[in-house]
Amino acid sequence: MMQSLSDQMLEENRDIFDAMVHHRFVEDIKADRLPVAAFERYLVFEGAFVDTAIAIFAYATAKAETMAQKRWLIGVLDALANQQIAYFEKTFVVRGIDPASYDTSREDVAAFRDGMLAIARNGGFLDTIAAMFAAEWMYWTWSKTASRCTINDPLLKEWVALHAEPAFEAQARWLKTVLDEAGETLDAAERKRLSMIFGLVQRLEIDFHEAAYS
Ligand SMILES: Cc1ncc(CO)c(N)n1
Repeated sequence: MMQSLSDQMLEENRDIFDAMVHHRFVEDIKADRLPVAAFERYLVFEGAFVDTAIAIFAYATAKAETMAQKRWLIGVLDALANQQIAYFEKTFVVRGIDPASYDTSREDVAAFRDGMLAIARNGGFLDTIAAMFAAEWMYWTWSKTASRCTINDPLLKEWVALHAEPAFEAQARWLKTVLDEAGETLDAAERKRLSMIFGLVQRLEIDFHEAAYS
């Protein structure tokens, strides 16, 4: 039997995936030592990215092949706009963070945003699914581990918990299933191309999370 497309993607990109799920940002969270300034800088960059994610999933919704996919993706859009964005609105107020005082157009942060948006705008439906599978499988993987660690900052603890809970797992698994079902009838070159998107996204993610530190 042929290897599933998601297994192929994870296997071909294992080193870069491991580098991301063991990034110092993740290790600092697990050790409960993420510097406050790094967390707050990350929050502003991440809040901007969640807004971008709405655009990415809107492209995916427009390009989806079936009504079942459209219905699922509309649910994703609802969760982004009403849960995730709400988390940032609340958090910025509670912590007195002014997002306008941070530079979200800096190169490392912009490269992630623009790279992901370009895939969604210019690529096909599966390109976007591959990119978001890369992003979400990676977050779910490290958040599962981190959520079992002591995290004293309640807002950081909440953010990690949000990515370890069943609803986020279901979303990551949905992306995986879409890839695996499509992968069964794709040729080797197309599978390889989608796997390279997975690797590209991990590289952009590493730089994005490094940006929290400076
Ligand atoms: C930067 C980044 N990558 C991936 C995810 C997972 O959705 C996220 N929320 N933020």
